[in-house]
Amino acid sequence: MIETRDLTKMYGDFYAVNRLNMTLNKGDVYGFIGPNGAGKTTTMRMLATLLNPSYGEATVCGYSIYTGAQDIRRLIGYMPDFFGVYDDMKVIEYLEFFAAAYRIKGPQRRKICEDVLELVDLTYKRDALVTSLSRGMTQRLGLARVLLHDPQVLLLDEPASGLDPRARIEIRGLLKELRSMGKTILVSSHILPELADICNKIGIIERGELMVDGLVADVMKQVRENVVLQISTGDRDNEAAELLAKQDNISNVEVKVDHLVVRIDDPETDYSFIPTLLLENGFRLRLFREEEISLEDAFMALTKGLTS
Ligand SMILES: Nc1ncnc2c1ncn2[C@@H]1O[C@H](COP(=O)(O)OP(=O)(O)OP(=O)(O)O)[C@@H](O)[C@H]1O
Repeated sequence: MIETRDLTKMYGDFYAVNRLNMTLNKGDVYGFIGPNGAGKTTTMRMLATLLNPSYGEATVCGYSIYTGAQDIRRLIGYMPDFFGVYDDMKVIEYLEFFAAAYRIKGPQRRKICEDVLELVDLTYKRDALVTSLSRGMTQRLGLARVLLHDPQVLLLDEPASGLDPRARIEIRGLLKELRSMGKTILVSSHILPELADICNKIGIIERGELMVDGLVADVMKQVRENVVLQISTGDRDNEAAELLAKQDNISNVEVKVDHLVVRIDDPETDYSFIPTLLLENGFRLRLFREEEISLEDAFMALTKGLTS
């Protein structure tokens, strides 16, 4: 649904976006992560056909951004990081105004507006003035606006920025809902964990260059330096610790209150021998799981030194 090839934007001799290659297939939710000034907005604006690249190519829904701007605009919903709302307009009027711009006519217009309001949970504000909405509500209204024409591809530039924790959670919930509707979504943020449980793909952009790009699970593997397992054998953890500490490929065993923390330095090690070993030695297994690497740690590892 989105494909870029060496997409580049220069301002003078400064590369705002440098040879960007990314692919989003139908239904992908791609978390586009990078610090301020990394090139996220510039990329989104090029994909939305609002900014001409210096060179490179990009297609959206099969149309080139150079020759298919009209078709692309019909098929995407682009929510910029900052957008104005008109004074003296009620929420429902605001949506009807944009629905009219999308040439949605007649009784269908009102119904679609009511439907998207419901989707973003703003029905109770339908007659409020847009200027009276909180920032979180305004963001949700912005999302409602880009959903009016039922686009298949959404480009969402920092939809959760500047929101309090509750409003962020609401936006996340909304993105999950859009994902389950099968939309293809490119969503940017400068905070990786914010997008953790929503995306199946992530890209990390730094100073215009895509440093990391791929499936969330693969990216996580890339940054894994060792394996940490949590194991419990019930009331025999001390004995189990002694046995495990003797194994060659286990680097360290720590006894915690109700479980063991077992570290294996080589992340390629097949650790399935551990449950077998414990069971063969008469232990019961109450808990056996790998500690997940947090996205925050991954982000720090992947961008080490790049932002300084
Ligand atoms: N019109 C312009 N003229 C010159 N430089 C620009 C212009 N627009 C953007 N830039 C520069 O390009 C770089 C990328 O900007 P961009 O807005 O894409 O970053 P971003 O990742 O979206 O950042 P943020 O998280 O702050 O929105 C920045 O260094 C910015 O200063």
